[in-house]
Amino acid sequence: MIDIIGAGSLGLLFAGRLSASGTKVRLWTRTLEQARVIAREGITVFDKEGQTAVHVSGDKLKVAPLADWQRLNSQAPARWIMLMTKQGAIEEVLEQIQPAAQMDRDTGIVCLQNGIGHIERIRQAWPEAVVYPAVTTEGAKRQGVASIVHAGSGVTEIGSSEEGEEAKNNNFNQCVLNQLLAAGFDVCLSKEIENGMYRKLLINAVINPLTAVWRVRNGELLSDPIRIHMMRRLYDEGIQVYEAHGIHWENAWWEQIMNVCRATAENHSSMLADVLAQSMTEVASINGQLVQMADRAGVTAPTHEVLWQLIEGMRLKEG
Ligand SMILES: NC(=O)C1=CN([C@@H]2O[C@H](COP(=O)(O)OP(=O)(O)OC[C@H]3O[C@@H](n4cnc5c(N)ncnc54)[C@H](OP(=O)(O)O)[C@@H]3O)[C@@H](O)[C@H]2O)C=CC1
Ligand SMILES: CC(C)(CO)C(=O)C(=O)O
Repeated sequence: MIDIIGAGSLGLLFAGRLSASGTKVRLWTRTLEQARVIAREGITVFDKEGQTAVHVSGDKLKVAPLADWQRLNSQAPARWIMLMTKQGAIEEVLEQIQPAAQMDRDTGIVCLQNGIGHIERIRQAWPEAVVYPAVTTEGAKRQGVASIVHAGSGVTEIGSSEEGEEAKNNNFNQCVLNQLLAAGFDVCLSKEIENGMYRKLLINAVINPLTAVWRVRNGELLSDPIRIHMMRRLYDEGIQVYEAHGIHWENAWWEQIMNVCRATAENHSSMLADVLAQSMTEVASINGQLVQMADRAGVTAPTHEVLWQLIEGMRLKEG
């Protein structure tokens, strides 16, 4: 069984496809209302043309609000957890599940958040669990309480555990990796997940805040030399921070960022979507983390800092 915490865009995508391919899934929502709707209606995954790609009925999976974790987890302890909330919810999730975590060396937690900082926080809270950082280029967008649009298929890289932990890796492959592959996800294990996370961090740190400030789709960033100039400025500051920390980077990353804009040209970035919904964004875990890394290394990242503050200020509702 795989426990998925967070029934948003990614959580519904993974829960829906894993359940449809026969994996037992226990899905944890924030609210009782959402759990009830999913139990009644099941999960529907639409493709980008609006056709139903996957539908699982509610009786095929277990679904409960995370507030019930203590009670239900004591009856059937979670063994493999996929954490699919945003960065901003992690503290709350840790509080809700920690008292009954019953974490031992066998519990694995796969974390798919954009940004950085969360892995250290979770390891600190659950030193006994094995935390698997992951990076995904899947594109999922919430449509309703129990449905999402799978806007683009991507690749999911999951950090493998330490060398010499063969038994643990075999177990992970059998219980998680193979189930994800059977559900049709393009997943691989990576020994360089940190590098993958820093690459993704830079992609998000360049694209997301600019789309959020200018209120443009990802592709529109490439339509004006001034926009490209600002992207390059954010990129160069980010690279300077990575160099100061001795983090490996590649020249090809700039072209990759442009390619992400082309490949997701019609999409609203997640940060723009959050700003439009007046929700909390992940800017603190993306640009904010880069600024803090710059501070620690004695360099500056002024454009990231300004955008971080501008976007933090946007979520305050007016009036
Ligand atoms: N969507 C995508 O395509 C991609 C997303 N990511 C990353 O994945 C992470 C999740 O993104 P995404 O799925 O889009 O985000 P969503 O906001 O769509 O989903 C997050 C879900 O977490 C739920 N949640 C919040 N707090 C709790 C809690 N205490 N207990 C249980 N559930 C909770 C929310 O519930 P509620 O709605 O009730 O508030 C929501 O359903 C982010 O870090 C994002 O950057 C990475 C790559 C692609
Ligand atoms: C890659 C990108 C920018 C795609 O929209 C993304 O991950 C996001 O919106 O958070």
